[in-house]
Amino acid sequence: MYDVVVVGAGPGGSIAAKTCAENGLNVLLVEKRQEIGVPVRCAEGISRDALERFVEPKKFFISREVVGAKIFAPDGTEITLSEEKAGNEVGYVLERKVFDRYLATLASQAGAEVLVKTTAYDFERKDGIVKVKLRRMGEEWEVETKLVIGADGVESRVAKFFGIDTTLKPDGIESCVQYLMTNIDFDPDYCYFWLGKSIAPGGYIWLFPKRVGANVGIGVMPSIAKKTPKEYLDDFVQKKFPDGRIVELVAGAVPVCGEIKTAVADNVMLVGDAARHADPITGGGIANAMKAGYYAGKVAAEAVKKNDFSAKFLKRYDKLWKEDFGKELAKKRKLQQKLIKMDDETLNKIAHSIPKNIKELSVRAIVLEIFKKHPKLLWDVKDLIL
Ligand SMILES: Cc1cc2nc3c(=O)[nH]c(=O)nc-3n(C[C@H](O)[C@H](O)[C@H](O)COP(=O)(O)OP(=O)(O)OC[C@H]3O[C@@H](n4cnc5c(N)ncnc54)[C@H](O)[C@@H]3O)c2cc1C
Repeated sequence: MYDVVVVGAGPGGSIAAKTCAENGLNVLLVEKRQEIGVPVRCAEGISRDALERFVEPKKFFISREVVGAKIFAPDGTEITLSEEKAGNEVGYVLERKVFDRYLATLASQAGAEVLVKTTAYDFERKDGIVKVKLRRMGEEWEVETKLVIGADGVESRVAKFFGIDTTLKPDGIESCVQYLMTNIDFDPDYCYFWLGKSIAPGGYIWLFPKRVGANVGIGVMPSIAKKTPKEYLDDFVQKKFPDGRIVELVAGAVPVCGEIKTAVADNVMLVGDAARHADPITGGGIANAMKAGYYAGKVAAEAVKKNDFSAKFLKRYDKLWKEDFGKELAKKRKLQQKLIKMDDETLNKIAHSIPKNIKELSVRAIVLEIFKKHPKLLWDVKDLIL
């Protein structure tokens, strides 16, 4: 019998398993892919602080360090945020194939048992014990535990099985496509973002520099998009990078629905994308997945000590993630709902209103300037940003 079974070895699951093991628990981490971190479904950007809170940065999993961000309004107006001025808005572009695997090895070194190419395909809960049914290369067997940590990503099976409501409505999801591109011209010290309802409705186009080439991708909200994300991205790439070459393609989805009511049920906690922890505005989810994994691991250790795996006890995990970043998710969801209604003309107007000589070029300072010039635009969300 395992104290904890963690389903999914993304950043959330590996940090959860590592934290459980460091706290003396007998933990199994199962991952359905044969290679952890492959295929990559991510643009791989993370802020410096978010990464360094959990892992010491190592050259082998960092593809690029960036010093700022360039944001483009629909008419091409550019706003550059330098690291000096933008503080923690920028940081690293990871090599997630290596990073995710490294996190799993940290979990394993801490004492977690790691099984790859192993799918948790069903669960049976009876008398406070969960039987987790596993499948690997045609072989099926089951293991027992009192606690499951569902870190199984946006399509979480664990959430569904244990009846935790994580339903995503069409406006609660970003549908993404990304190319790894070479033969394109850009400043490798910067991440790029292109905004506009006509190029990426409900989302944006990004370029994140890699050691060789760059991740060029798009996220759109299917509820308002008129084409597929790939069609939008192809239109953009043909115009912007006509000589570019595509050497990799990934497609995936990010939950952007904001804070869910609860991420626990009897005998289970959800972390990361499974618990809809990604940022509703940026779609970034690595940082919150790691934070949630850490909190879930800590609460798992307390639950084992008290031999209490009830939802009532596990609510202390809800408290931890909600206090850390849950409120922020709720605020950003409201702001996102406002932003997706803005037409390109309004976005241009906003970009023009940012003075060139603004003293501090942080996101907050920019928003304040916009608010001063166009209070009506942001009036109903002023409490969220001021
Ligand atoms: C195109 C795209 C670009 C993105 N760009 C960024 C970015 O730049 N920065 C950022 O912070 N975030 C980004 N994200 C979001 C980020 O990738 C996720 O938020 C993050 O990976 C969530 O981590 P996680 O551990 O919760 O889940 P995941 O990383 O999704 O890991 C879940 C794991 O569970 C495994 N699994 C699923 N079901 C089972 C099962 N039944 N049994 C066993 N294993 C299972 C999966 O194989 C997977 O390895 C992007 C997402 C997309 C789609």
